[in-house]
Amino acid sequence: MRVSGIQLAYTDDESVEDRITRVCALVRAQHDVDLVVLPELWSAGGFSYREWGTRAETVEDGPTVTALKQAAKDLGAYVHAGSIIEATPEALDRIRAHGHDMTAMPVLPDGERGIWNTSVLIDPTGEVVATYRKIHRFGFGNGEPKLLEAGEDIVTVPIEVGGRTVTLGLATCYDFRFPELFRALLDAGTEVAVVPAAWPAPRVREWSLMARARAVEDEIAVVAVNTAGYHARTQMGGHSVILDASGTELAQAGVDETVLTADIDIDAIHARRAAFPVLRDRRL
Ligand SMILES: NC(=O)CCC(=O)C(=O)O
Repeated sequence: MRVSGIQLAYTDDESVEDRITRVCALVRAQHDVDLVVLPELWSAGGFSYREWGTRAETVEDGPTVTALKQAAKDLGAYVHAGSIIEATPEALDRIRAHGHDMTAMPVLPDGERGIWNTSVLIDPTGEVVATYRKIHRFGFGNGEPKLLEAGEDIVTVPIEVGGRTVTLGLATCYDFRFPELFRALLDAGTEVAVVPAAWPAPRVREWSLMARARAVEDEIAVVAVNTAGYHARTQMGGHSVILDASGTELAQAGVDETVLTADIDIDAIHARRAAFPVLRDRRL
């Protein structure tokens, strides 16, 4: 399975409309790939909390997913859209009622907000085939936990690549710090974990460590696509990486905007599990 990760750099100066146009051109330029992966919240801004209110959208007809559906269809490949600030129509009304400033909204109980950090997988015909609402929200009481609802569901999705079915497991950024999620994704059949991110530079060493740890401990391939650039007064860490099931780098990026591409051998994942059957020794 050939995968391209677009480690996108952006700044506060770029309009969302211009960024969507730029990203769709990058997606369309990824010829001869099976899957293209974008970073977390690349259109809304990973740390642009004050702008999230004007950039919240529905999966069904928001600008980000609508544009990427067409790009996926034009390319004829799966596109993991990274993630969006997903809001129900009712939540959008609430946001409007507060002048599009989510930070000015009363903090509703967790189960009632209707706003999530949602990743979206689009198939080669341009149809949404899976969504994953980020389970672990980053911010220690501010940012995501204050503004967004936590996802509840573990999501795996079978995709058809080269005449075979490959099972993707979906996670997002901060989720990397919770190995139990990846063990649950493994138990649900995951062969390749796809992890979009907006991970800042000061902690990028931990990002790199955990991407490799999840690949090694669960014997899964990992496609970890981070953000680059500087926005919302946050320097982003880059260092996206595509790993095989032994944690070996198939492709890796530095700190700049980069497209990294690799061929993931799905048979090699199962060969690794047979040759080094550590998972059979699980006792808990
Ligand atoms: N967007 C994120 O989830 C950031 C996570 C992060 O910076 C960390 O875990 O450290």
